Amino acid sequence: MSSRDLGIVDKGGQKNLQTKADTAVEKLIRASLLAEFPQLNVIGEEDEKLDLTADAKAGSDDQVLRMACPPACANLSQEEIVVWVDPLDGTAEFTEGLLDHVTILIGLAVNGEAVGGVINQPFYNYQSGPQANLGRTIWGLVGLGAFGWNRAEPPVGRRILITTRSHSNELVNLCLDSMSPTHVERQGGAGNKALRVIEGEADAYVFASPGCKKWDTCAPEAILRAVGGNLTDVHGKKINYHKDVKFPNTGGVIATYRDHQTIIDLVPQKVRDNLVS
Ligand SMILES: Nc1ncnc2c1ncn2[C@@H]1O[C@H](COP(=O)(O)OS(=O)(=O)O)[C@@H](OP(=O)(O)O)[C@H]1O
Ligand SMILES: [Mg+2]
Ligand SMILES: [Mg+2]
Ligand SMILES: [Mg+2]
Repeated sequence: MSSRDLGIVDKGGQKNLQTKADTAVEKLIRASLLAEFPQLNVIGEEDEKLDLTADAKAGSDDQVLRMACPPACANLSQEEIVVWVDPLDGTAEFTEGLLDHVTILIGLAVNGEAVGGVINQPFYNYQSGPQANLGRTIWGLVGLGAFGWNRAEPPVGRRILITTRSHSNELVNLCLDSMSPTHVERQGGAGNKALRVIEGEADAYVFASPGCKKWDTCAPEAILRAVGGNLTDVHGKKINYHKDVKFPNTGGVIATYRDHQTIIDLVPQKVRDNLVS
């Protein structure tokens, strides 16, 4: 960002961009994970275009390691874990300078279920001036909880829906209109939108389109589940994160902190007919 040369590449389709940041971050995450856990299945958004021979090593976090590992995550072999990496979520917004929409997502799946997640917001606080502490990390494990977030309880009766700003279409809008929102907020990034729901700025993240991928939802879903929320497709069906699944979330995405079924019940028939799980 400070070099003022993002190296934007159009991957084709609707606002489907890549920058030097996407590839650099993915290389770093992949290399540091595989240096420590060579048998891990790591699937990243930018895999196809990458020379995968980067060299990196991550440190470990004492605060994290002091916590008790939930039984479902203990005694796993590396091969049983699939790590879904979105090195930059909200790339379109990154290129437009909407830096608070940008996150880095690392999701852990076991037996096809999202169980662990990291959402890093590299530009958190950037509007507070050069002295501000830039960036934050939210992480969670189902059965343990999630850390690094703050929730402001919304007023009763409010229904703020948050959705895409760069990948909208007729079906996306029809679904939102059918839910009698008190307000529709349009922002970039699946990680960003899930965080807004967790922290109480929005009541549901609703995206009735097959455009969002497994690396967009694995980390947010795990963190939501860790705090008692939910993320499913528009039919209310769980998303499958096995290593050999197709990448798109063909059934769309709905995420809530509470009252998930209430939102699912408002999905109109035309949306159900057009989005197959
Ligand atoms: N139609 C379509 N084509 C290609 N990619 C798509 C599409 N819809 C959503 N996405 C990807 O989903 C990520 C979040 O995008 P959005 O904020 O626009 O939408 S949403 O979160 O899915 O509501 C974002 O991920 P990143 O590529 O990591 O930025 C989008 O690229
Ligand atoms: Mg992308
Ligand atoms: Mg993404
Ligand atoms: Mg991305």
